[in-house]
Amino acid sequence: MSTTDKAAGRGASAPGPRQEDAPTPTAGVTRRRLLGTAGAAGAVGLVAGGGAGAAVAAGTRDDPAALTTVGSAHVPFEGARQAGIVQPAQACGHLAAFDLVAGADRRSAAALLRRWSDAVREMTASGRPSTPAAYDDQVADDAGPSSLTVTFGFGRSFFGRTGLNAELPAALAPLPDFPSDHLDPKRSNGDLWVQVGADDALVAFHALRVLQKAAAGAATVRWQMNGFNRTPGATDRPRTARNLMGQIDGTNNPKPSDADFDRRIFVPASGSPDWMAGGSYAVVRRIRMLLDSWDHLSVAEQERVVGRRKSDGAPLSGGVETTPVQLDKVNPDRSLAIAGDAHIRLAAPASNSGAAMLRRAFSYHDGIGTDGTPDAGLLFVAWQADPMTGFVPVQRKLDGADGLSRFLRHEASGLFAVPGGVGKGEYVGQRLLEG
Ligand SMILES: C=CC1=C(C)c2cc3[nH]c(cc4nc(cc5[nH]c(cc1n2)c(C)c5CCC(=O)O)C(CCC(=O)O)=C4C)c(C)c3C=C
Ligand SMILES: [Fe+2]
Repeated sequence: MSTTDKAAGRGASAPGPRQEDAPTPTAGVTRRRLLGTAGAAGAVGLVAGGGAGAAVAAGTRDDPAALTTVGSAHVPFEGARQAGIVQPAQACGHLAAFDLVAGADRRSAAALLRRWSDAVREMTASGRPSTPAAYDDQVADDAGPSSLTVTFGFGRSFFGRTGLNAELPAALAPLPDFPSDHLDPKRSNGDLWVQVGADDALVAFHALRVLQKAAAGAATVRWQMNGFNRTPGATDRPRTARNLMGQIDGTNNPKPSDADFDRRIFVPASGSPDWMAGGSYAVVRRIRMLLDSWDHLSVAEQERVVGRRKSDGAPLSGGVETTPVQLDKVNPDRSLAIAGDAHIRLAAPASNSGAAMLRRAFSYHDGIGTDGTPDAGLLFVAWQADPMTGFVPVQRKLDGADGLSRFLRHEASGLFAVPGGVGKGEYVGQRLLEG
């Protein structure tokens, strides 16, 4: 587990970074940032009675002060895979879809992806993260990269708009209509998709704002959703996060150490189309939780619906959070320990011919809805090598039959092809746009 994971209090079962992807504290920061950070560091030092803090508070704004572990944590933008897939979900997330403007073509789309990639390269840089000059609004001044990741994807509509239909992946076929869906088309799909994550809210806002400004004249925001997770350091030890129903969520995710992890989550080098090698497909669903109804259940009833204990996430078949689930276990009265309609029974790979996905979600809370109940839930993001062997069969099984589905409403949906990562000087999607 990386330094960042420990500081963030993330559970061993959360999507863990592989060594090469792990966030690392940056060695140095720009002078501008050091100057700005000194005040905050000084305040912390004073509270702790630390000498360094006192020195800073005494006043010379030139004193070098280290960023906090959270601020200095850095996830490289360049790599075989895009960042923001295997790393633990950050405290703040923004999901946004953009539509190309009328008249946009392959060339202007390529130029946009070039601008976006260059901007993210700067904003995530180790040691000297800085706002690209053309978009400087100083919102992220004083902060380190704070584990910022920005992940880019292409929606099905992008290919027709740019004359690239020959490159449209078969895996980007529209998701089926699930009978219980309540989808808002205006908040679904889109030509381009951006996922921003950071452990600081200003850093996350700033990154999205820069991307929006860089899109001027080429693309406009179609929809935006804002989410959050636990703040780094909020828990006593690394723990799997809880969702807004109070459940420990993410325990049985595929792990990068699993032998079949890469095969399940990423398109292989031999995959088709070839520009998707090393990429993945993101299914995005805005799933509202019907929290007032959920809260009417007793804890025992809530646990039966999910199949795990609420207090510690242990499966009802016994053991602790990480104990493998025994779906065939029966109680002394011959009833199933994990109910026939329990969420983890119906979602498990064993119930879906091995179908699996990497769930990396953010919670959202958009105030009180017109019905007087919280407009809150999960920005569910599922990653897989092919949605037809990941999300689709599992959601077909869950829809309506899952005990939990009585307390959920899928309100928006998107499917995006997320190409592999970039090398030095490259931009995301270059193989598609220049291939
Ligand atoms: C189509 C896939 C899934 C949707 C949609 C989904 C929504 C959803 N899930 C929870 C809460 C929990 N899910 C848990 C496990 C779990 N969920 C899915 C898939 C979907 N969930 C899978 C594949 C699994 C793992 C099953 C297994 O192999 O055991 C859990 C248990 C803890 C865990 O393993 O993560 C919880 C809790 C909510 C609240 C939700 C929609 C808002
Ligand atoms: Fe689930």
